Amino acid sequence: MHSCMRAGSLSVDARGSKWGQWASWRRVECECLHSSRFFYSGARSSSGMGLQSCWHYRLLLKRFERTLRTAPTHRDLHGAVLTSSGTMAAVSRLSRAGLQSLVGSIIKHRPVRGMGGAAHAAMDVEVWSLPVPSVDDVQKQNESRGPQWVFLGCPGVGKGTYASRLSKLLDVPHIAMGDLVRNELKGSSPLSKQLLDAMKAGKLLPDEVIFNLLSRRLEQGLAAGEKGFILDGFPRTITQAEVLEDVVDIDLVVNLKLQQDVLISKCLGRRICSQCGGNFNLAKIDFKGEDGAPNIFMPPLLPPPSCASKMTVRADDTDEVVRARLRVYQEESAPVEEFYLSRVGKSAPLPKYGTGVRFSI
Ligand SMILES: Nc1ncnc2c1ncn2[C@@H]1O[C@H](COP(=O)(O)OP(=O)(O)O)[C@@H](O)[C@H]1O
Repeated sequence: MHSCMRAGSLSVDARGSKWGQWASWRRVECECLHSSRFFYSGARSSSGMGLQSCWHYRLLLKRFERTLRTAPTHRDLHGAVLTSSGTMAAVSRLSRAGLQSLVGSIIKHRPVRGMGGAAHAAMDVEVWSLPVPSVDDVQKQNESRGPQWVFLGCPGVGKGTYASRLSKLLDVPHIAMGDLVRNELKGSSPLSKQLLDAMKAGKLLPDEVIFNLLSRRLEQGLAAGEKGFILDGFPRTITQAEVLEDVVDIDLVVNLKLQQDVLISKCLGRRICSQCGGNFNLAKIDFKGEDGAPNIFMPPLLPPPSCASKMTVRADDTDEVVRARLRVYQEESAPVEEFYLSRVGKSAPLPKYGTGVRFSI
């Protein structure tokens, strides 16, 4: 246990990056668990555990902690687990020490302006961060580890569009979880098929699958010298948010909101070019606001002539599945908004209209 604790205080990895640093921490934790033979049995490479195994481990640990919290006989269970060597206690000390909590307050809501789109929409945007990064802050972060931002919001709200535009402006990778999933599920294995069916039905995929894909993508980015990220479509569950919080500092959370009928129209109007992968939208949104809601006008985002004959529709962009995805969002992902609000000292989400930023895009 002591050697674990000493090893756990390692703070700098050969690569010297935040991810490398984190990987060192987690490697130690994983080894502790591995040696105690509790529930981790991931393969180890000669250089130690990869991020993938570490994400996996975090997930297992979270579930385990939750079981301890909820099981009626949790004291006995805890005792039984700890009797072998007290490893679990060491792990949880290490884990606490490694926690990077995102503590902040809503300082101000800033309009995101002039990103080149054609639409004029009234959209609520909440930006949660401490401190709200100035351009100088972002530049400094870019020189070190890069900005680490998260985009939240319902299907169809435009996370992908704005995240990808911002990623170009900030020169950080835009990591869209949905794209990673779609790329991965092109195979024809029984597992791919099962996951694809779940996705087509509008369900969320298991956390293990998501963590594997994300950690693999982050590792590739690290190897390629990428700095920072804008995560779009992750986290979508409280467990994902908790695990993310355990392993990185998130600088900024942007929460985009639109009313449900607009979201449905936007999802149904979505088209993708089968050749270049470009995203377009045929929907013309022109909604008169009622009960204090703003008018919303978004002209279609039409494809260029070269793409026009190659438009495809995502299998999960049908009326029925979009409604199912919105329900899943309310059940599984809306609590993530609360999670981040609690980190910035607010107990309830901002009202639907009125206090968020209205901006023209
Ligand atoms: N973080 C995640 N957790 C679980 N499943 C996910 C996650 N991100 C994406 N998916 C799966 O991929 C599908 C497509 O994701 P995405 O393209 O982001 O869709 P949306 O337009 O609904 O935001 C989701 O419906 C879900 O099945």
